[in-house]
Amino acid sequence: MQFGGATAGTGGDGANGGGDGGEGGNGGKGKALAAASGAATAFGYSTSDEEGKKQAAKDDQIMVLTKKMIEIRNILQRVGQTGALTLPSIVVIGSQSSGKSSVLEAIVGHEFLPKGANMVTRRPIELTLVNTPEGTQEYGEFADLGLGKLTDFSSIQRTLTDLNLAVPEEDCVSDDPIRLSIYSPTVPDLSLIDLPGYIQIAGENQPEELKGKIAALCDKYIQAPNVILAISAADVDLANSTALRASRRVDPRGERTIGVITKMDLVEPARALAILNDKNYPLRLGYVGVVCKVPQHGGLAVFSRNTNITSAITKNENSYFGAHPEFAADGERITIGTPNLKKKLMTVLEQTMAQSLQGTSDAIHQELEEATYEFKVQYNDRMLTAETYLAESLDAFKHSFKEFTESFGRPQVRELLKHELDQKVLDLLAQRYWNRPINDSNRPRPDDRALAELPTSEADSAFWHRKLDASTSSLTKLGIGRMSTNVLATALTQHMERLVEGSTFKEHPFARSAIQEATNTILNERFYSTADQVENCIKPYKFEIDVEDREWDSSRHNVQNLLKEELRQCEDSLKSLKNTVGSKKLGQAMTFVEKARAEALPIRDMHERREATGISQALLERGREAVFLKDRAELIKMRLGAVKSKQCNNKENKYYCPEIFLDVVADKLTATAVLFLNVELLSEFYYNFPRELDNRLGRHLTHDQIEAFAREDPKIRKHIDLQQRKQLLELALQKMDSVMALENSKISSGASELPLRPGRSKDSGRGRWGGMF
Ligand SMILES: Nc1nc2c(ncn2[C@@H]2O[C@H](COP(=O)(O)OP(=O)(O)OP(=O)(O)O)[C@@H](O)[C@H]2O)c(=O)[nH]1
Repeated sequence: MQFGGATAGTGGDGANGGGDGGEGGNGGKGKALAAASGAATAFGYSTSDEEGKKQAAKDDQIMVLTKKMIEIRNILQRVGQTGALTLPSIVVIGSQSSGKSSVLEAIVGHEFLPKGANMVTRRPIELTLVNTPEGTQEYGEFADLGLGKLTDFSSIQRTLTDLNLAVPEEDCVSDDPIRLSIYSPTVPDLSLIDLPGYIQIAGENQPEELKGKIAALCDKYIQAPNVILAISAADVDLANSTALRASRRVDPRGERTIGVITKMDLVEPARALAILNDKNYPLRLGYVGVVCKVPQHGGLAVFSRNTNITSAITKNENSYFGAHPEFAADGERITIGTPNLKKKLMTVLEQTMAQSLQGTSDAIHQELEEATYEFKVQYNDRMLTAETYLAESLDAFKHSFKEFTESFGRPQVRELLKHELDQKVLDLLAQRYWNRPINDSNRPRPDDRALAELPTSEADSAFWHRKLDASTSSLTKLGIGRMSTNVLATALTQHMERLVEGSTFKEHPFARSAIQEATNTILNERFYSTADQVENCIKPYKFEIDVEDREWDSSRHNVQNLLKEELRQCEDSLKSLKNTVGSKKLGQAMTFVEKARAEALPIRDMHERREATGISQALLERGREAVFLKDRAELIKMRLGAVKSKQCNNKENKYYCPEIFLDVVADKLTATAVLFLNVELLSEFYYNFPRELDNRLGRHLTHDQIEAFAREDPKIRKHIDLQQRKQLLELALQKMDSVMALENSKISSGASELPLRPGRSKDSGRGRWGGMF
């Protein structure tokens, strides 16, 4: 019987797995101690204390290749795996309840796998065990979840359960792997893949095709160069083992399969021995018998999740095998016990890794060549980091902001605000002087006549005085403070949006919102005080407005342009109405409306007449609109004439020329408002914006935030990805070269039996696994 692993060439029959890798054979020691049932050192090493355990794990570290290869594999995983870059793993397959989880947990020393009747393993679990010889803590890390170090194994178990159960019931399995690494001073360096257990028939709530889906998923993983750990329970006939059947299909010569027989304690020792000596499917790497049950106490586990269960399992196993002399009697021919299984796994993985060294190195070389070529062609070898990209983008944006501040100052704000007030003046004129609502075409308005009579009215007419005074009051009490602040704030917001659109930040939602927030923060902070200041400063105009000749002349000129523009718009609208409806039809409708209005026809009669003349309701509406525009155009022409007339040459005649007077008021309001808007809002914004921007997009960002920012732009993401891919491949190759140099030196010094390529072994006649087991 072999309790510890045998060194290379210690025999084994090569057919029934009698050989075992690892430490020197200590069968005799085992035999002697097996008699003393439950002896602590019976199966290879002391299990009495923590130190002993760690020492044993350190001893296991005679092989560094796997560790280094796991490091390389982690680098390659960051590159984004392609088939060629995948390094070998040990794949665990077996029927449901065959004991897969128990074996894995015995290797790890903790209960951490999902448990439950409801098919809880639904995704492959890629488990990397990392030996940390000097480490004091045991912990797990999920590569893709960013949960950090999980020292509580029940929380690892919960996370695994949640991730598995997140696969929808109707799919039941998914081939998207969960990547988990466990770091501990007591685990060997291994990379294992746990898969959903094979089922015979789908359960009540499970899809019919589930059996086939699980088999297909397992088939994907059990391909070469992976090592297969085929788990079968001793209490089930080996001929019915789904794991061994699957294994045989892909590995007919039994070269890369380890048979694990669990639940050895559930059958008679003689039967258990017969299973281990099975000749039906001979495995070069052999069969290992284990008892992986965690000791229970009164039906309850006596260990908390965070207690390392390695010693408990080993003790339990030792006491079982020790109590049955049949196992000892079988001598060198069988391998039993979890510690031996661990060693075998390490040795086999190490060997497989060594076999794949050259192939992996060639694959990395090829990938690197491609990445280097692409980097040269696409980016001319220009290095780009997320940090430099952000810094450059920020500088460029600040530069364009500076240019904007130079082009948008007081004169521009003045123009903006005056335009807004011009519209208010036109609205007031329309409301109070030009009044003829579009939907009231029946009755002529008294005001229509009055406006035509304005130039000839009495100079002290109370009617016209009241009209202008009320209009002026409406204008000054419009809420100029809020209105003007709003106009400027809106303009600034729009300009900032335009700047973003013209910058690299255009492709970055994170930066866009940072700029928007910076803008809003300053504008919101200043809004109310600016509005109040402006309102206070225009207050005097609410009571008295003195007009100078110069102001009157300028406004007289300005108003003519304003009225001409208004007239143009009226005429354009009328023209486009004619084009859409047709001149003739529109003319008919207009004549109808004008006639009805002249006759002051009641609405009911008008509808009757409309129907009789065949004019539709829609056409009538168009007719009304056209009559309104025609009237408005005539009115404006009349007022243009008045403004140009001698009467409006003089500011003393302001009641005859409301358009000019209101423009003077609008001008004064604009000038005063701009003065304060400039001090209170514009200058403040220009001063604070770059600082607010730095707060949001500058030094305070973490590396991850900057990386996430840069990756928002697909072009930049591609550039950074390719560059990182190239760098990671270079790093992997560098590590690979040092591993290969180490292996070659071992070979040349005779310290290693591991050939770099099949056939390069010292004794190639021993075959692929020659001398190892
Ligand atoms: N007596 C005994 N029971 C064992 C042994 N190994 C596992 N068991 C028990 O067998 C049952 C199934 O074991 P698991 O390790 O959960 O089996 P599994 O293959 O992972 O099961 P699924 O996850 O359902 O596919 C559990 O109740 C274990 O306690 C053993 O060596 N001896």
